[in-house]
Amino acid sequence: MSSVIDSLNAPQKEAALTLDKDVRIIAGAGSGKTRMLMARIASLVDNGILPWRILAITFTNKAAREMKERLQTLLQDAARDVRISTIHSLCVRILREDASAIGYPKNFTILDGDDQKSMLRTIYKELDMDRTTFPPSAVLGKISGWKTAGYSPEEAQDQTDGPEAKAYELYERQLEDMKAMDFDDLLLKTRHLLGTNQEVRDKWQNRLDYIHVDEFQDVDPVQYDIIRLLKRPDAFLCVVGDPDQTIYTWRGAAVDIILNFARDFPNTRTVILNENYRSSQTILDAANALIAHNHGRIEKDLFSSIESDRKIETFQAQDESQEPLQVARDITRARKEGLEYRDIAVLYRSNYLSRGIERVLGKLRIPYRIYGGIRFYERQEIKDMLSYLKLITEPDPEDPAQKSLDLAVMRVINVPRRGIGARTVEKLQKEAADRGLNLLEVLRDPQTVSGAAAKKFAPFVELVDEMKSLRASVPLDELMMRMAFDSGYMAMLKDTREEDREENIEELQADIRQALQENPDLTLEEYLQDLSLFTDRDEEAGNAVSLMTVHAAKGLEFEQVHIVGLNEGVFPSLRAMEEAGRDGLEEERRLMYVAMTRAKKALYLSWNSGYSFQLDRHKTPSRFIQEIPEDYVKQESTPLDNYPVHKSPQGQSRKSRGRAPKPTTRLRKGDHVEHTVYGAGVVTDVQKDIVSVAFGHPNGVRKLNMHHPSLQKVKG
Ligand SMILES: Nc1ncnc2c1ncn2[C@@H]1O[C@H](COP(=O)(O)OP(=O)(O)OP(=O)(O)O)[C@@H](O)[C@H]1O
Ligand SMILES: [Mg+2]
Repeated sequence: MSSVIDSLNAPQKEAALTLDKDVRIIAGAGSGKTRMLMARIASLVDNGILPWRILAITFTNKAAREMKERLQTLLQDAARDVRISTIHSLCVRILREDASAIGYPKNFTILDGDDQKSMLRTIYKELDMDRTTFPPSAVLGKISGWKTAGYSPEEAQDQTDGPEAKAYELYERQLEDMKAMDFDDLLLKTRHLLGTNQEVRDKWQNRLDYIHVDEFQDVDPVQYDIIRLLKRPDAFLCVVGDPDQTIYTWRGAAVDIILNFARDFPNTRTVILNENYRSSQTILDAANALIAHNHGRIEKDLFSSIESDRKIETFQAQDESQEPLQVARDITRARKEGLEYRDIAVLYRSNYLSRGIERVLGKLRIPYRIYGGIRFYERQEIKDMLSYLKLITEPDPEDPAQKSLDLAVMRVINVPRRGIGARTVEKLQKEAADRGLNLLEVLRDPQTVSGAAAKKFAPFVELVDEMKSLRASVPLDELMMRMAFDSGYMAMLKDTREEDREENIEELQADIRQALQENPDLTLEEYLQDLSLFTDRDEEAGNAVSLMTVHAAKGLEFEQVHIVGLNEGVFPSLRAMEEAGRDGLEEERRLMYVAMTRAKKALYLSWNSGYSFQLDRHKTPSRFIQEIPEDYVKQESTPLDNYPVHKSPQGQSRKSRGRAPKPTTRLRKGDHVEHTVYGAGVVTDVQKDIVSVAFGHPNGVRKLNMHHPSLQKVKG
């Protein structure tokens, strides 16, 4: 056992063995904070402290699991009894035992996001609020903000002219009536319970002698209160964190909590760790140079003794489809050089960015796993849009009963809501079975449902027919988008401000566009079939490349890390910068610091050029790439021509030339054009190959590639 402590360096040892009551460890990434915590707990148990009197709070369930596993190897069975959990699950545990003291039953209900939204539905009716003016997720966000800031519904009244405060009041009353709690309540009620009931507080305080908190830089004020309420004056509190890795201020984390800790606990012993055991000196220097661009931070003097002459590799892809190819190639190469897939991670700023990587890894049969998220093609909105597309496919000879078509109909017939209930759908299914028809055919001519109900099917059937008739003339990617708009699906997402899901649908368009580039003759049926490649897979491959957002990568480490999509506006995220200005940018930079410091030996940074339809301008590299001094960086520039993915099944090389810009007349401002989908329009702006065209209502102004075959100049 003593070997765990022996393996620590001097300041780590000091932190692990100190018997001071209040200890704070401030240290940079990879300096062994988590490892020190583990050694400290192991040594406590080894010295006879009862494991269940030790608490360790981590940030995610995954981190809690890992800590448990690592302790198990140090302590065997005794590790089981150490209390390791996230703050939320700790609160659930306390409340399940003692919520009766504040008037809740032990088996109170916990509401998730969907439950909250369905509660809002009745409230909206009662208050005559409409979902467009008051998007539910925005209202829930407001309510959560008020709750956490401690505003009562009456006090919230002063903060808004709208009905949100009233909605807040009704929401709280309903929760109260149901004796239910949302995620905020788990923390707030625990704080209230411990703060007001001395008996309960004493009980929990007396159970816990040693409290540890990892990732303390991301604690918010409510969580901090709970931690303080759990600590007896003579109990031991040890917190560890890195202010440069604060990445949750948007959820209320406050960096001053770790900085001002010594004010609340005047006898605090602060330990600084400054040796990094994770990353090579080059990676560390680069990360330090980057974070130095932030203001008002405490300088740290972090060094690594891992010498390496390997530089950080940066890569500029010609377009979105090339970037994942490059990543895949570097992964394959690393594997040949002895790395395992599990040693490699691909990190990105937002969930939608996983799509390109998934497509290529799937194609090349490189096993991967997504942490803290769902695979792109399995996301709800993607499956919905693929179902819409399924509706306009030709009958499948392999599936004479058209079961897959029926499934698609059932999935989207009432998404967005068309007032078609589950009972009606059941009736239709039965009718279809009786008459030997598929659901779409029954919808056209239903015989078992009332005329009023049948009327509701008409727009749905018309949409399907119209889209079918456009198949011949409109490119597939645009057809999908048109379906997303005309079905009301996009409007539904806009109403509820589900920007992530909108981004995913736009990304699906990019996916189809890319598939068409690889094979201009691709049919819709083939496209849908090919996707099964990505959905039938080896479940839970143990040795797989890890894909995740930077947020999910907190605390983890990998031999090789790829950070992709390093484009200005993507990472740093435009939205974050717009919402929070310089603070937003600094938080983005801390995120980049977290991302870079996950890497042990090899770090790859990439971005892609071309035009961004999302951002509405030509892409530029992230400023973060430029903030890394050139000495640490090497540019990759190997041509990808002979890479297998570029080849079609017949072994021909890339066919994308078929869709390459054809030498049409260049469009100019003021030109009249005709578009296969949007109809007649006038060019209002030209930027390189991208034109803005004003179309008639409801299409509005759209950015288009002037060489696209769907766009034609009209003479005159
Ligand atoms: N004294 C040491 N001797 C050898 N290896 C060490 C030592 N301290 C830490 N390490 C190793 O360095 C790596 C980083 O440690 P750890 O994950 O504990 O750092 P951290 O400070 O918690 O990082 P982060 O800020 O990213 O959470 C781990 O692989 C760990 O085992
Ligand atoms: Mg850590």
